[in-house]
Amino acid sequence: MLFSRLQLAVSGEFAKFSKGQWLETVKFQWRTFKDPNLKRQFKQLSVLGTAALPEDKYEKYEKTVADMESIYSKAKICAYNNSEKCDLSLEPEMTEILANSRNEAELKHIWTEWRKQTGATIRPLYNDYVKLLNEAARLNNFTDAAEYWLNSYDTPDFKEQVAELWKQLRPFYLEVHAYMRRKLREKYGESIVSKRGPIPAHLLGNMWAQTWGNIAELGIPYPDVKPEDITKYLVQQKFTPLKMFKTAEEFFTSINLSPMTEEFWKYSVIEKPKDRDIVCHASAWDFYNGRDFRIKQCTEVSEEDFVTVHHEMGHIEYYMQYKDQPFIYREGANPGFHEAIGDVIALSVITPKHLSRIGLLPNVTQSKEADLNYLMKVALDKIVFLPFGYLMDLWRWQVFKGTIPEKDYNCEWWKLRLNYQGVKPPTVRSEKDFDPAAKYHIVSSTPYIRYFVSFILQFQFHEALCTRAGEFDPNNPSEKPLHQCDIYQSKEAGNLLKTVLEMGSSKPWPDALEVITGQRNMDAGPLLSYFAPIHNWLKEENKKSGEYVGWESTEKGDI
Ligand SMILES: O=C(CCC(O)(O)[C@H](Cc1ccccc1)NC(=O)c1ccccc1)N[C@@H](Cc1c[nH]c2ccccc12)C(=O)O
Ligand SMILES: [Zn+2]
Repeated sequence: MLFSRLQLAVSGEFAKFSKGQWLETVKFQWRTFKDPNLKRQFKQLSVLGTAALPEDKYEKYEKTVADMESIYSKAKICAYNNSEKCDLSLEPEMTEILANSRNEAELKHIWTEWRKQTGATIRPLYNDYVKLLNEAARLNNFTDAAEYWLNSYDTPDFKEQVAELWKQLRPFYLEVHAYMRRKLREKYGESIVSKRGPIPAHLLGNMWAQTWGNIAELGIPYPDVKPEDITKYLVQQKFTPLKMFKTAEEFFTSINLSPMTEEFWKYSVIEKPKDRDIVCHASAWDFYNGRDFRIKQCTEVSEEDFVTVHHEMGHIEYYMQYKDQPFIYREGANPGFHEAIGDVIALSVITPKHLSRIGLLPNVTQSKEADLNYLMKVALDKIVFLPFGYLMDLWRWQVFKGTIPEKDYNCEWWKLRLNYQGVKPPTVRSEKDFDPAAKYHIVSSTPYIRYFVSFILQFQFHEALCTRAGEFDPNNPSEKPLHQCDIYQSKEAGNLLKTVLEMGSSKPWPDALEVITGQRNMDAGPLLSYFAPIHNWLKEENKKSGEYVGWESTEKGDI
C-alpha cells in the first residue's frame, strides 16, 4: 500500500502543477493567434484533463482507478481440478493455459474464475469512475468523457471514418469466423460449437478472444506444410527476456533508428519479480528528460511476447525521436500512431524469411501452401482483433454518454460482443458480473480505439516502408508480395519512418500520415491487399464446405 500512497501523492502534486500552468495559458486569447504553431501549442495546453477536478474529487478519481487496477493485478484463482493450488495469476499462468490447453472444461474454469475475481468486485468502483471522469470532461468543456477521449484525434467525423473502415473489413472477418467455427466444431463437437451460432469465447486461445493466433494449428490450411512455432526455437536457443530485447533493439538500429539508452537497460523491468505483485500488463514509459525511457513487461520466452517486445520498443523509439520537441508535442501524431510503430516492425520480424535470416527458424520452404499457412496465422491476430478493438470503446462511449445505464452494463457488453465478434460466454452471465473489467484497459481507464486505428495504419505504413526499402512494388504486387516484405537493414525505410516519429504531435495527424504514405486518410486498402490470397482462399473454402457465414443471434436451447 505504501507504493500506491506514493503514487497518489505524486499524481496529486502533478495535478496541482499542471493546473497552475493551465491557468497561465487560458489567460491568453490563443484562438485569435495567427502563428499556427503557437496556436496549436496553446490549443493542446488548454486541455487540462482530470487535473481540472477539484482536489478532493481528483484524489477520489485517482484512488478509484488505482483500486480497480490493484484488484485486477492481484487477482488469483485456483487451478482446474485442484482447489489446493490457488496461486494462478493472469500472467503467466492463466494466459499460458488459455493459449495451450485444449481441455474445454479447464478453459471454461479459467475463463469463469478470472471474471469472478475481477468483475463482481470492480463493478461498484466503475460507476464512481464514470461519474468522476464525465465531471472532469465537462470541466474541460467537453459534453462527456467520450468526446474528451475522441478529442485526441481532432477529426470531426472520426467515429464515422472508423465505422466505414469496419464496414469494409467485416465481410473478411466473417469468413475467418465461419472457417474457425468449423475447425473448432470438428475439435470440440457440435454440442459445444454450433453450426450457425456464435463461438464460445473460452475456446479461442486468449482470455478476451481478441486474437486467435494461439489456436492457429487448428485452422492451418495445409497441415503437412505446418509452420514451425517460434516459441520452440526461442526456447531451444536458450533465449532469455534480455536476449529477446537485444534482438529487437538490433532490428531498430539496423534501419537507422536509435539504440536503447543506458538508463533504459538500467531501469527497465523486463521480468516478473518473484517477491512482489506488479501490474504485469506491458507498458512503455517516457520520463521526459531525453534519456530515461523504460519498459515494464513480465516477459515470458514465447512468440507472443517476442511480438509484444517489439510493440513496446516501438513506443520507446517514438519517445526518443521526438525528445527534442516542446513538451506538449511529445506525443504520437494521434494515439493510433504510437500503437502502430512497434507492430509495423513486427510485421517484418515475423516473416519466415526474417526469422530464418536471424536463425529463429530453419530455412523455409517457399510454396503457395506455406504462404497461405503464414497468412492464416497473421490473419488470426490481425483481422480477428478488429471487432474487439472497435467494440471496447463502442461500449465505453455509450457508458460515458449514459446510453448504457449502470443496470445494463454487462448485458450491453455481451450484445456488442455478439454483434461485432460473434462470440458468446461459455457460462450464463448476469448483472452480478461485470465482464468488461476482465480487460486491463477498462480498469486502467486506457482508451482502446487507438489499437483499431493502429491495425489499419500499420499496414499503410508497412506498404510505404516496404516500397521505400525496395521490398514491394505497388505496380507489380505479385512479384514481391507485401506479406513477404522484410525492411530489416533498410536505412531508407528507417529514415522515412524517423521523419514522422520526430514530428511528435507538432502537426495534425493527416500531415504525418502524408509524409509516410502520400495519403491523408486511414485506408483499409493496404490491409486488404496484404491478406488478399487468404481472403480468397477462405471464401472458396467456406463455399466448398457449405459453411454458414455469419451467426444467428439467438440459439435454440440458449436462454
Ligand atoms: O495493451 C497492449 C500493449 C500495452 C501498451 O503498450 O499499449 C501500453 C498500455 C498501457 C497504457 C497506459 C498505461 C499502461 C499501459 N501502452 C503504452 O505503454 C503506451 C506508451 C506510449 C503512449 C501510450 C501508451 N496491447 C493491446 C492490443 C495489442 C495491440 N497490438 C498488439 C501486439 C501484440 C499484442 C497485443 C497487441 C492489448 O494487449 O490488448
Ligand atoms: Zn502500446
